[in-house]
Amino acid sequence: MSFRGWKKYIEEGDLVIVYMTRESMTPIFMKKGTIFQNRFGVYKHDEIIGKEYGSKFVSSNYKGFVYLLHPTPELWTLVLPHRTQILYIADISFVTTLLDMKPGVHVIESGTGSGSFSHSIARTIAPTGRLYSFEYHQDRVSLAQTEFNNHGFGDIIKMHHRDVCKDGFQMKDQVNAVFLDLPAPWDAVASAKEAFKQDRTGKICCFSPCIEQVARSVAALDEHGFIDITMYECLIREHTVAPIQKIDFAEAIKDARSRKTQGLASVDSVVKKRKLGKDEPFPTAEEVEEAANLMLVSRALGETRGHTSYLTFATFLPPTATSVVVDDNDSA
Ligand SMILES: C[S@@+](CC[C@H](N)C(=O)[O-])C[C@H]1O[C@@H](n2cnc3c(N)ncnc32)[C@H](O)[C@@H]1O
Repeated sequence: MSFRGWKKYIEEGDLVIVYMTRESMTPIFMKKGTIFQNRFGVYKHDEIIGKEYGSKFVSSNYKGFVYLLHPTPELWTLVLPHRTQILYIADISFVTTLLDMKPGVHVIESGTGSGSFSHSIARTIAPTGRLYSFEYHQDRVSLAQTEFNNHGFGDIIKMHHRDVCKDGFQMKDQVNAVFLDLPAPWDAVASAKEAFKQDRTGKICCFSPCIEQVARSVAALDEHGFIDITMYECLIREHTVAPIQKIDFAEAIKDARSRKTQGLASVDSVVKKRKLGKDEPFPTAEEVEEAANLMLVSRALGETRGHTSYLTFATFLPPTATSVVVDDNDSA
């Protein structure tokens, strides 16, 4: 089963993301003779095998249904077994963009944790890029390695079992980008600097929940000659769709004034007094909408919650670039 491509039909051994609601999804490997059960009914793997990915599947007692989704890194982030805190898609997509990830890019990440970030990055840099993933917890290394192999990323992600703050990455002149999700990222900055390809610019990001950690990372990045050091916080702002009444205020005021000077009742009281005639049909939803002059607008919720971490980005400049002297008199 690969997260990298798409297949149409579910086969034995495949991973299916079983979708019940937006808040309730579960990853299941298809195995003949097995069932999946929730409070609405029983779903037999034997009957799921052969169905199309994306299809709706009804339980044996016809009381419930689920959707059978193809795995993607985005869905995996929502259903994966948590062995650590993980990165979610808002931060992952922001980091992917600002670290200039694309096919062919070579990246370091540490730590691997639960592999949430790794899945998205591996898909983005495939087929020729490489993700060198460093983790010092032995069990997390083994579990991540198994998952990466099972999910079709075995050739893209190279796992390393190492304490990078003590022993460094031990890589020279190899990568375009570095992502550090560690308690003490500043201890890995010097080694990260050596790992960058030395003939071009590179990008680094440190992901830290506390502002004190940000301050230490900024100091380390500055000390090692990184430039463009910038910190962001990535928050999701939810919007709802709501109907509002269209009002042309200028027209409404003009109309109200003219009604007053003519000694007429206000528009409001005229509208309130209006009743349906005896045989007049009840207005349709469209007519009500039209009469009420409604339009749908997007409204942001008042509060924006969801702090996970601060993202500190910086640029690595190749040594040759830092030694270039710019002559102010040179107009070119
Ligand atoms: C928050 S988790 C990373 C989560 C990961 N980014 C994800 O999205 O699933 C941090 C990981 O860093 C590992 N770690 C902490 N210090 C380390 C070090 N010095 N060297 C290598 N790994 C380290 C921890 O064992 C932990 O698994």
